[in-house]
Amino acid sequence: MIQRIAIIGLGTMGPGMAARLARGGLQVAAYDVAPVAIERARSMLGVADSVLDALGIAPPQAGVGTVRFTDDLGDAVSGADLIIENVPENISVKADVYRAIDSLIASDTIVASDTSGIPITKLQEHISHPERMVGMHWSNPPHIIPMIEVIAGEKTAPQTVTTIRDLIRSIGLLPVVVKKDVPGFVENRVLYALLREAVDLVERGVIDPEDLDTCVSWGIGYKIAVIGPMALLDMAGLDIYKSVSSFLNADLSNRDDVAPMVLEKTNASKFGIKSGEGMFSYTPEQTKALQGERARKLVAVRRILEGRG
Ligand SMILES: NC(=O)c1ccc[n+]([C@@H]2O[C@H](COP(=O)([O-])OP(=O)(O)OC[C@H]3O[C@@H](n4cnc5c(N)ncnc54)[C@H](O)[C@@H]3O)[C@@H](O)[C@H]2O)c1
Ligand SMILES: Cc1ncc(CO)c(C(=O)O)c1O
Repeated sequence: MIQRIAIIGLGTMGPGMAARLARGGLQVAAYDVAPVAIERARSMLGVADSVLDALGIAPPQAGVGTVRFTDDLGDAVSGADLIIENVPENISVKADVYRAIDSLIASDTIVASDTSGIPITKLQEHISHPERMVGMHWSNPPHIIPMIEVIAGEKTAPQTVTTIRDLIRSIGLLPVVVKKDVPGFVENRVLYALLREAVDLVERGVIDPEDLDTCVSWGIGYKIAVIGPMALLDMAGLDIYKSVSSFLNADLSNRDDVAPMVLEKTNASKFGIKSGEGMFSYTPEQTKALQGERARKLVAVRRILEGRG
């Protein structure tokens, strides 16, 4: 049974994951190579906890778990039943972490990666017990979004998948087991299909960025939270989908490289909220207000969707 979890990497995703797992009654050790990331994560726990309160997520009867921060990798993974690797999306950075923990952990300790889309089969090449490695792909913000993809690589033992799926369920989250280890898994394949078309439409001047967001959020997004794509096909009618897709599919963006607009911005260090400018501009005050407003709205929508409005 999983009780002790180590999170390696406390950037965008780590702090919310730590807070959510502790709320599920688990004992979390949180580690990062960067002291500044540890301090930032520590300061974010309270905010995440108040969002979990607003969501009405109660700890189990045995009580709430704990989050302890450490700057020592050996200390973080010592005695852990599960390690969640959450470092940047780069195979060699992730492989360094697997090599570093290999001799520090028991052969049956599960090592999960929060990779956004690197096939688990590739990551398994860098660990001595590949049968205990699994993909555990959270969605951002991880303390609010309940769905987590679980992905087996070619060498993952079925029991490893079952253990992680059951753990996710046991703390009230929603596991989705992906049946094939395809790049991007399912969530990001769907999201990146949408983002490729959205960027292309803005880049070609078909629509302004603000209007693109209004169109997608109020036209598609709002609806799809209630009626998933497969159900939507039935609602629209497969005959309609057949007619429209017969001419539209051929006209959709099929670019297989990164769009020039994205390269231009990233080359100028315009990464979005984290750098103050991306598709839009953000002052620190606006960022703080936006994050609060988004958390409030996501909490409200989730409560309604769960029938707890
Ligand atoms: N950002 C998202 O929306 C999102 C969503 C789901 C999954 N993911 C995936 O989660 C992983 C982490 O993403 P993120 O956005 O939190 O990244 P991030 O860049 O915000 O944070 C990564 C953290 O890892 C730390 N780090 C780097 N090397 C390390 C090492 N050797 N040991 C310990 N810590 C180390 C960095 O100091 C940093 O704090 C990636 O694989 C990413 O693709 C990201
Ligand atoms: C753009 C983008 N890319 C990856 C992920 C998750 O892997 C997300 C997300 O969770 O929101 C994302 O927005």
